[in-house]
Amino acid sequence: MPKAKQPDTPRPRASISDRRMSDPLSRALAPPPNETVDERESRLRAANDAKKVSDNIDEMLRHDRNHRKKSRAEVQVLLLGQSESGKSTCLKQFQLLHTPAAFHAERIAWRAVIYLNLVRSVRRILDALQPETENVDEHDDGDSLETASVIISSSGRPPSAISGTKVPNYEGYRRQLQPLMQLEDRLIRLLSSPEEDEATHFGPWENIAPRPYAAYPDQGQNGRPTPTILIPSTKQSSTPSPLNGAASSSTSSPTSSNGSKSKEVTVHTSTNWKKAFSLGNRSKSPKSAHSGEIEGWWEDPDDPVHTLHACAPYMQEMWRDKNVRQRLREKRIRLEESSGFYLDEIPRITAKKYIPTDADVLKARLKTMGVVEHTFSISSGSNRGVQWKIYDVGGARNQRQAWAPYFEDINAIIFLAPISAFDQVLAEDPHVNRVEDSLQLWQAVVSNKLLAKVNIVLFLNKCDLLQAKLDAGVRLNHHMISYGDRPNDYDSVSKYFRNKFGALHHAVTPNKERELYIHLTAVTDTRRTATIISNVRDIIIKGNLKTMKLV
Ligand SMILES: Nc1nc2c(ncn2[C@@H]2O[C@H](COP(=O)(O)OP(=O)(O)OP(=O)(O)O)[C@@H](O)[C@H]2O)c(=O)[nH]1
Ligand SMILES: [Mg+2]
Repeated sequence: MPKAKQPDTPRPRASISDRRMSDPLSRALAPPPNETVDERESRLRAANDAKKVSDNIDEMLRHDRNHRKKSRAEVQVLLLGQSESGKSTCLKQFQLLHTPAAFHAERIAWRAVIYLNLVRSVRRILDALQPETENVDEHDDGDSLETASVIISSSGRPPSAISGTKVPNYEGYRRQLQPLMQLEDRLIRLLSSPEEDEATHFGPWENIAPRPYAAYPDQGQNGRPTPTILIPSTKQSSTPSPLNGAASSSTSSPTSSNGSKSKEVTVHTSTNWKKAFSLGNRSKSPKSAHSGEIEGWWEDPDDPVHTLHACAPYMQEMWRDKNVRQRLREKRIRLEESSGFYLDEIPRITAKKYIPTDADVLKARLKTMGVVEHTFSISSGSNRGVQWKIYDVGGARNQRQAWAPYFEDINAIIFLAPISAFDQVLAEDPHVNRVEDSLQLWQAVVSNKLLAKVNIVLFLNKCDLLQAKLDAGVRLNHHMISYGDRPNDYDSVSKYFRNKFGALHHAVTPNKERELYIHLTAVTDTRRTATIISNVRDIIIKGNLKTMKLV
């Protein structure tokens, strides 16, 4: 059948046609003048196919460009681990290393937290000194100060409080240190802004109505919801999955008999507590305070330092009192090992012109709620100015449901497991050993398929406390039967934990190729941690590039 002739296309106006025909490219691309319908169809099909190929190439180039951009310009790291594992402290070390000026500028604001940590240690002692009839249950409040000092027996249960040493000066201490109890309330109010009512709780959890995560309207960065608290409404202790936040507090009322509040202080990440601890118009930078060029906060009669300064001799006397120490020993309270311990430095901390040192800030304890994002520009080797986003999450059980939304985009996880906690229990559930919880959490993270390609670095943390504990004769095999009769020294114990966490990763990882990097750390130690952070930085960047198949 003869091919039908292509009808002539309407002729453009002479001037345009003339212009087209004078353009050699247009002339070359123009359909042949005698093109049939079939020829036209085949030409258009070919053009269409060519366009698809071209679009695919464009898409691939775009994808590649994005990957390059992402791998070169942004690294996202998630800090994970149970509460008090050292995540926020690790973040502080990153800040100290990469944005030291900003870190130092904030030192003054940390006074509030340090003062509060100190006052809480004092209250903890006063509670422990109360005559037995008035005494509160040892596990009343789920406060870190308590859990850090509890020794669990081989049955996994804490021994009951032992009554014993009388402290004759008890009433005197209580009277003289009463102003500190009022100061505690004030510091808590200063740290939590008034509108943060739902985010900062110091009273009994069960008195606060639960609010589902989804009910919070605010959106955080990257469109992720700003995670906040999910308060359990029941007192029953459930056995939750290590990654879900449904665990309930099994504690009874956290209000101790002297009326003070004993829940650990938490400040929601959206609270600008650093600003909230305003020093009024007299706020001064640390530098000017040191040089004495301008008047300081100590001239403000309302500054908390005056109460602390006035109470300092009584605090000192109580802390040095042999009967007090004996009483704490009997109750198996080891404040020295607990978070935010400053009792050995009362004169320095309560001095009127006290400015927290780097070490003080690293030691300060403030529980994280929600997710804190920090951005750094980090240069490493040939990689200049890579943007690092580090997410610090709350590690308590009721915070863990906030982790998952961050799994999708991250490049690396630094997981912190405090191995000194082998003889401690969770604040959220006094029936769960803290290392046991860390292992469960670790297993949940390293077996997660969403995280199969994510680089993982494990910090076996609080090695300084582990060493001190083992040196003091605390035996690992009393708490972890599987340790058997191996030597109870630091090298053997740390090797045991290294192998245990490593083997678990090997057994459950969905990615057998993944290399695991394990470090024995004490993240409060700046010098050691700086070296480790540099190594980790290089490992993450290298691993990240490998994942992107760029090296
Ligand atoms: N001695 C010692 N103390 C540490 C170490 N790491 C952290 N700490 C202290 O332990 C306490 C808890 O550390 P954080 O960094 O607040 O713990 P976290 O993991 O952020 O806890 P959440 O915010 O509750 O999830 C702080 O007072 C730290 O100073 C360590 O390696 N050695
Ligand atoms: Mg934290």
